[in-house]
Amino acid sequence: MTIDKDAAATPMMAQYIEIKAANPDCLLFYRMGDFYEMFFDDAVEASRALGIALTRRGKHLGADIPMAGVPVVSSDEYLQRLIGLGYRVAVCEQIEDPAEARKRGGKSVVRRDVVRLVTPGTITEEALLDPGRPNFLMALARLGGSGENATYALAWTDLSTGTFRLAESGRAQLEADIAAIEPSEIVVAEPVFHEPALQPIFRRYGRRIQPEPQTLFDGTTAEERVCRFFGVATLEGFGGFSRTELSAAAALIAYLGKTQMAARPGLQRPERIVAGSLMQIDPATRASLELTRTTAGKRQGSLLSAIDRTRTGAGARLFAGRLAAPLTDPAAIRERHASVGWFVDAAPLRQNLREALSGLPDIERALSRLSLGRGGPRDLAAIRDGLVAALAIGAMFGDDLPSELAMRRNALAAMPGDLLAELSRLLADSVPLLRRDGGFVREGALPALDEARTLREDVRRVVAELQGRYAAETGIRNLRIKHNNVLGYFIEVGDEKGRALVGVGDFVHRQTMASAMRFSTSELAELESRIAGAAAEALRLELECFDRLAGQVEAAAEALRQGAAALAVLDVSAALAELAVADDWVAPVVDDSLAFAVDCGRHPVVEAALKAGSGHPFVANDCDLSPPSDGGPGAIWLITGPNMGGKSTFLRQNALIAVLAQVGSYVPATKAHIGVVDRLFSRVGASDDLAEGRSTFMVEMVETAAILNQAGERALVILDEIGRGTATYDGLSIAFAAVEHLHEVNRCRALFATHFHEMTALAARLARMRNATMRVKEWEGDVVFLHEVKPGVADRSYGIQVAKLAGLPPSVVERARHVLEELEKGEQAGRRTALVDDLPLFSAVARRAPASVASLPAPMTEALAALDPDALSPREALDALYRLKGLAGQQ
Ligand SMILES: Nc1ncnc2c1ncn2[C@@H]1O[C@H](COP(=O)(O)OP(=O)(O)OP(=O)(O)O)[C@@H](O)[C@H]1O
Repeated sequence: MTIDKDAAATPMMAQYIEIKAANPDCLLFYRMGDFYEMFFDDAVEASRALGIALTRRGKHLGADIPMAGVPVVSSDEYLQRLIGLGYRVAVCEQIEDPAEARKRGGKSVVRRDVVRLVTPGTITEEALLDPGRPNFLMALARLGGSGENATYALAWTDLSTGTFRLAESGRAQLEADIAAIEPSEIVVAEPVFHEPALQPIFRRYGRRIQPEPQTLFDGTTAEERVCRFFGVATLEGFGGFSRTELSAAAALIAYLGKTQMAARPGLQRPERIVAGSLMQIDPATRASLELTRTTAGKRQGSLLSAIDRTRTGAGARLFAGRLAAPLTDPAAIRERHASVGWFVDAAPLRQNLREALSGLPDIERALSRLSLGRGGPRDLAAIRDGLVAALAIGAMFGDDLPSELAMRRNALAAMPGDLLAELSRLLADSVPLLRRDGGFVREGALPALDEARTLREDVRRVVAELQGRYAAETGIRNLRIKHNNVLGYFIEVGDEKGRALVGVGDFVHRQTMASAMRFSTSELAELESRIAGAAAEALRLELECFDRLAGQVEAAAEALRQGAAALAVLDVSAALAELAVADDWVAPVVDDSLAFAVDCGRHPVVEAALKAGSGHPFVANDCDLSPPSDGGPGAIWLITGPNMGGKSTFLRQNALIAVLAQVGSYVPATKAHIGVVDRLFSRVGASDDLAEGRSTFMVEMVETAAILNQAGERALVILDEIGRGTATYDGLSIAFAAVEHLHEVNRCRALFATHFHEMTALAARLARMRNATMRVKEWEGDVVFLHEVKPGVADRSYGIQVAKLAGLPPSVVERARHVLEELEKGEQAGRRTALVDDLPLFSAVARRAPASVASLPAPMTEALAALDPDALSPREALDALYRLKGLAGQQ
């Protein structure tokens, strides 16, 4: 429905239309009493997205105005759903008391304005956030036009931790760099947003890509804007940043200003991520390895969900972030291993720590809400309880610690004890959710507050006493003093007696109900105003106390953040140690070599699934892609074997072991030596990407091209059944050429699984290529998978046996066997295609059909012969079927 700004509208609608025009890309939550209302197209869209009723209110340009609303009290839930669907919401509040508006005249509307834009990357509410996931807002900047000279940079922040990071990127690795951060929202300049070449990247994020005016990214003013935000004269103290990085940082800050309005988020100093310090994993590889989500987009079943043993939200967020971004610096990786190792050895302390961590409040998120002015008493209580636990945890550790843990222990020791003392002194043990409810300051903490509270209670007692006195004075036994929000305090008596009270003494009639009458007296009114005065005074004192405490928390924010970060690191390290001990994982050796040697490696997710399901043990397998002892590049393994033999599992488990080792975790193996992998590629028989208009084969080839063009000596490449999406010989030729290229040009470590047995001949020509196969046993015509990898070549594919296991109709299995035999005979005779063409497609079945009828028992053959299907009614056919079944049963 079109909205005409100039068309005559009620003053309220005119106000709505004006505010909506200023926020065209958001759904506008327009506050009206206890509801947020939406109008026009917003209402239609929201009612569809949320399943809420669509109603009408008034008319605009002669047509009804659609309206839909959500109650303010439950608005978080609706916001969460809308944000989850990628919407942005502008929250428009009444910013003056309705009484003020009335003073301006009968027709005046209450002033309203947008107080906040709620977007996927800027939410801080507990109800809207996933406790175990970081929520990153990212700005992507590009300077130097769209051509070859373009430079790219990323700036990203998690408002709940204040982490603020910058990194340079480039056109080639942009997609992988963004995917490593898994942002919830990406801000880009309008021209970049419309750049055709970047559409494949942006499409992945849908509505989560937010175009903003180019001025936000202006490179010439960027440094000054960043300096102004941090209140510094120069950024030199923070380290050197490129112009593109500053453009991204300035855009991010400007966007925060735009969405958070007056509130100023507490960002940490920008930290620069040096290019090459993280393992590059492009989105297709992430998806195929199911690192944080399965290919179906679910968390359940991903590596993360299988191995996350953290006990706190902050720990889970840190772990998810680490898993998405493995390191490449062996020293930094070893530091993390040392922390895990220390916890492996310190079992009792580990258990105590994990117990203390359970139930620890989310300090980081409470802190972010408080610094944005959105905090409540529960956030203060979270800081208090978090501090108690953090100081106790800090005291568990002695001096004998590896460097990472020692640093974190010191951060815990430096947490502000004086703030804790103040919070404990002033905050009640259990506190309400909202500030405005009061009742969160501890009794006895503030004399003035105690006085106001006592006064309030005293007066309430006087009111209660008054009831007895009035009852005695009037002789009405069921006289009651009650309270409601409309009348305040009032005297209520039954209808009969009430009439007698009208005009008596001080009693003023207020209301007549169906069976009661209500009165007030000046004495009661006076007491009421004293109660209200005392309550208002008490609340004022409480709110003052809240602001003071929030101010103290803000002043100690840096120490609190460091302490909270320390708790997250302890949680992650102890969780990985717990996993290593429980599942028998081992510390890998990670260095600068090109080694890749895994003894008895396992796939953590498949192993867990087997344990939970069939109970079959997982068969561990070795993998050695290390260069020969005299140096040179790493090796390629070509793996052949039957379908379902375990090839994909083997390929993936080795990629996961590399990821885990470089994340700083122990690995599921008995021994592992990994020379740092700088890029990981994994392609597993591609699926259609119909949204992009590309077929299975096209996707597969685009992805293979990316690998062959990009993988260097330090890369690890996993290719599973490349070339299967096209005609056999085309596919085989492509697979052949790809392996040769990997061996000769990329010279990287690689695992290549294929069904093309012809390829195994390559081992004779390619010095660093080895053949490996999955062992199977044949037993009474069926196949038994041993899931064991051994050197050598598979003799057959066993596809037909697998098809049989899968429940293909016996006639199809039979027919397939026959075709295979013919094909193999033809192959030996060198006439493959001719034979395929010659194959009598239906003759095999036709030949067999009479044979099987002939083998039927005689009475059945006779009964069958007597049937004339064309002459049978459905009922007769059914009877005939039962008869035949009966005959079969007699045999
Ligand atoms: N090492 C192992 N130990 C025990 N079971 C395994 C092992 N590897 C694989 N499996 C089981 O075999 C199943 C098939 O494995 P996988 O998908 O890796 O086979 P594949 O050879 O890649 O098959 P296809 O060629 O059909 O893709 C797995 O789902 C798992 O249940």
